[in-house]
Amino acid sequence: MIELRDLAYVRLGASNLEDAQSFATRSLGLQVGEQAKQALYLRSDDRAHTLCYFEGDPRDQTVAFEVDDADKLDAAGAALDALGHAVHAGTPDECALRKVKAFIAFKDPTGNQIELVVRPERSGKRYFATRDAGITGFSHVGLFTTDPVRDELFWTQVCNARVSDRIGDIALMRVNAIHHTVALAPGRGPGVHHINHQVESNDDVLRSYYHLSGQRVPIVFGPGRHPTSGARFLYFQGPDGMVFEYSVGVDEIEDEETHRPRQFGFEPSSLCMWGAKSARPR
Ligand SMILES: O=C(O)c1cccc(O)c1O
Ligand SMILES: [Fe+2]
Repeated sequence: MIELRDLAYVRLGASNLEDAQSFATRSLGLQVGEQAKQALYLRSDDRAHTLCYFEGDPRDQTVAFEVDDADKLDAAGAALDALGHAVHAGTPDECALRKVKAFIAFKDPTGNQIELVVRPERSGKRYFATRDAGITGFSHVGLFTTDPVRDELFWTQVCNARVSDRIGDIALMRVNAIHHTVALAPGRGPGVHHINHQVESNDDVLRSYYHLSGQRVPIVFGPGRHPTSGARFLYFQGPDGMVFEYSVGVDEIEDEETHRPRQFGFEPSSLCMWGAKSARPR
């Protein structure tokens, strides 16, 4: 069993790094941790980075999870290899680019690029962004799946994810007490469906709604409230069409042993209990 402890970072190819920087700092509210030649490292919490934009194909998207230590990383590599996944061990240069001690890269059954990392770098400086979005941290990602049943088995049997709730065939899965860290959304191919940051309060969600609207950032869903996690949310579109979400008040699963996933119907009221409708093209 591969024990995922937390998300580490997302790496996104950017068709225009300047646009990505402008969005991340002026709209999303991240802090530039480091500006390299062809890459931009962005902070949302006490880590050195949780999002990296690099000059490249926007379809080149990777999600990374932290595992405990080098032994667990080796065991994960062996387990994935035995299941027929091509596993690449990060070279020293690639580790330096990711600010981690070691990592492996592989694809999930849909073809999503996943990395497992050990010892992601932290910073002694606290996260402080020039745009005050109220971000308290990087919290979850949605991944597309071309086969929800198969992929749920991969994340829950090969890895340690547990399903907290389902909306139609969308599985919301946790790797710790937080309601979900990975969501699997049915789609036509691999890719990141959305990237979530938690914010401090309801006020932050609504302030961002007006702030982003004023900047002509496309709002794709919300403000609203998810009946599943209980979180108040706002989804909006960033560079190259990537969807970002702010949310506040996501539930924690209190009893790991007794929690049973709830099944919600695939209908608008399962995604927003206030009646917001998604404007996201399907
Ligand atoms: O928070 C949730 O419950 C949730 C539900 C559906 C889709 C999402 O992105 C969510 O974050
Ligand atoms: Fe979400």
